[in-house]
Amino acid sequence: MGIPVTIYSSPTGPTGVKKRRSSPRRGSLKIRRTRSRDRFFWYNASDGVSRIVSFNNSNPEQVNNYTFAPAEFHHEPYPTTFPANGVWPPRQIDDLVCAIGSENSDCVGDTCYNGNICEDLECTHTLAAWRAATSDWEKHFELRKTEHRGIGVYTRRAFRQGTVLGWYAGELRTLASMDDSNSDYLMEIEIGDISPNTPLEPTPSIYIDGERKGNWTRFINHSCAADCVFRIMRVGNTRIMAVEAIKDIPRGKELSVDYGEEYYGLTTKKRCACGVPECVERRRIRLEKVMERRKVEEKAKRNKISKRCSHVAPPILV
Ligand SMILES: C[S@@+](CC[C@H](N)C(=O)[O-])C[C@H]1O[C@@H](n2cnc3c(N)ncnc32)[C@H](O)[C@@H]1O
Repeated sequence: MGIPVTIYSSPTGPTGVKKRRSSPRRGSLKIRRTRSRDRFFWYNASDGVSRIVSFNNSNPEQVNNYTFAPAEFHHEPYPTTFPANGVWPPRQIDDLVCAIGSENSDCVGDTCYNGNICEDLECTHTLAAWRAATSDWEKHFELRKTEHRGIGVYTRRAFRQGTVLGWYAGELRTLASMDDSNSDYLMEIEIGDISPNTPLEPTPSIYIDGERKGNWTRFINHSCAADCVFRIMRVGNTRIMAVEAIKDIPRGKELSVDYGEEYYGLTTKKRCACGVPECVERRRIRLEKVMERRKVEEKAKRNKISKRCSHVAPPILV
């Protein structure tokens, strides 16, 4: 490993389990319309729900891993958030996504589906063990066809708030290396030191591309009342984008994250179909009604003024 991990001391609870940080660094998902819908094998269950039962081998590949092509990074500048002795261009995964700056990268250990995090900043948890621990995701979640939002992820059991549910896997890429930087499933992740005291803006980042290779988390849809967040954490020395429950989630519920105002906002062209009472689309409708009313009022005011003007005596021409 070329990049040393910066160790920070942090408070430990009485049980030896660290408290979650209050201001998680969230992942920003840049997602476009899905093209993967027809590449799966569906069946209509007796309860009327369309479920995916298995995947074929065509794209996108179901890969619960990080992959990367070192050549894609050869022309990239040395990241400003990397320590002086970092390895660049990267030769292995941790040269690229080494967890530096533990403030926002708590270790999830090598188990999943619980609310614990590892308190040992020099722990030996490995991505290989984490991948094994998250490979049984189908026991916990299932993919279903939704009415208006393509494929969605549904729980097969209940989860407590604070539980790490999985991670966003895929190909680690630079923006410049992508033919289509507007690919459907790009997750931005900062690289190097992400300590809060790092003054550099914007922080260098790469993308986890789930378009061709990725895991189930790329099917998590947006909701304006989301019950999960994407959050930077670590497994040993490796930085991951974890999916964390921010509410208690019952069995049979669709998982959702908030894609952000830039994706589904008042000024975006895309329309959200999450349907919750606090949905941005309801706000949009309210706003449009207000604007319409204002327009009508202004028109009425203008008409009144012009009528008044027409009653004024014409100027006397000399
Ligand atoms: C990362 S994909 C999520 C998985 C996707 N449903 C699929 O079938 O692959 C993001 C896409 O899902 C759809 N989607 C997700 N949340 C939505 C929402 N709240 N309203 C409408 N479409 C949504 C949109 O087409 C969006 O571009």
